[in-house]
Amino acid sequence: MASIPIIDFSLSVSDPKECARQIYEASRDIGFFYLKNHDIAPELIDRMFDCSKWFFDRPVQEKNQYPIGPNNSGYSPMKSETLDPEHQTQGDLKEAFNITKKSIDDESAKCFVQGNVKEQARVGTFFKDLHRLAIDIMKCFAIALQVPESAGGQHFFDKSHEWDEPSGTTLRFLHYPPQDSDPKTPLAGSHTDYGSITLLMQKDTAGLEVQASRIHKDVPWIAAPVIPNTILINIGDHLQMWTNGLLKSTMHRVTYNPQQLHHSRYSIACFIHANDDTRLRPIPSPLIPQEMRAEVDEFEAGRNMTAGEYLTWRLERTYDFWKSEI
Ligand SMILES: O=C(O)CCC(=O)C(=O)O
Ligand SMILES: [Fe+2]
Repeated sequence: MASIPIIDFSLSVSDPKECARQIYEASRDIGFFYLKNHDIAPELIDRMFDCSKWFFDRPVQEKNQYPIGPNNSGYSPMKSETLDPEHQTQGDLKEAFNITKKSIDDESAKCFVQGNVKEQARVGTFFKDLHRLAIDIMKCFAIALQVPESAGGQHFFDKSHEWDEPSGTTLRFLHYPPQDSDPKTPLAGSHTDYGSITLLMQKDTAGLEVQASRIHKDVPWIAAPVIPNTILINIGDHLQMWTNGLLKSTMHRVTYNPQQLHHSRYSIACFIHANDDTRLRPIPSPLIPQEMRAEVDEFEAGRNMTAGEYLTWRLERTYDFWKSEI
């Protein structure tokens, strides 16, 4: 059965081609991989989980001071997002706080750290560190996909993922509160991520599950356990569209392990998106099939959109506030 590989990211310095090969294979086969020996300081990650717990422990009126809206920053309460609207009977059993590149210095981000500006700066550093790591990972894709030098070579993705350009890139803190009994719905419904790649940090409580095949719908879901000192990376819809389905934007969801029903689960996701004006059409690479693959059909709508339009299109389908505005 497919499993999620662990890739040693120190290879990106010592043997970039080998690193690119391993990342490419994992992204083609399962769409998920763990990175060890990345350069994000473990103390910083721990600190961010502390911030997350402090925030989610606050009374709901306080958390709701900056509710999420069309700019995709701020607080989304329990059940306000439904990641799998076709199958879910209730919204996701999670609460979240989003920080975007634009909101990082705002009052909303300050509210997340209860007014502590030093902590707010630390959150900003963390976000930028993750973005830098993401650019290094994207370089591996450009190497593996043999993007011609004339199109930018290994730096092909740099210009479409600039920190200073408007994009949907978002840092998201998630909290799945304990349940009294086994909920009949997943805590986060099945979905694919909307951007280029996602960097996910989990702590203590497992629950993430991954569908190992997009083609064979009956394959079992496999667990993506918490592996200390790793960051879990997954491919998002942009990369699937850019590669005409060669790389996989894999379905995933969050369920509770009954043994951990009474524990809170915390995770932190950094969703990396291309600049808003980036097209989602196949990129220059000799490896990308010209024929559209069946499993990419469902993303057909995105092919005529920019990255920014695609994000809006996906968010409109999952958030209550958007539905009530229509
Ligand atoms: O909390 C997790 O582990 C995963 C969350 C997730 O998949 C998402 O927010 O897109
Ligand atoms: Fe996700």
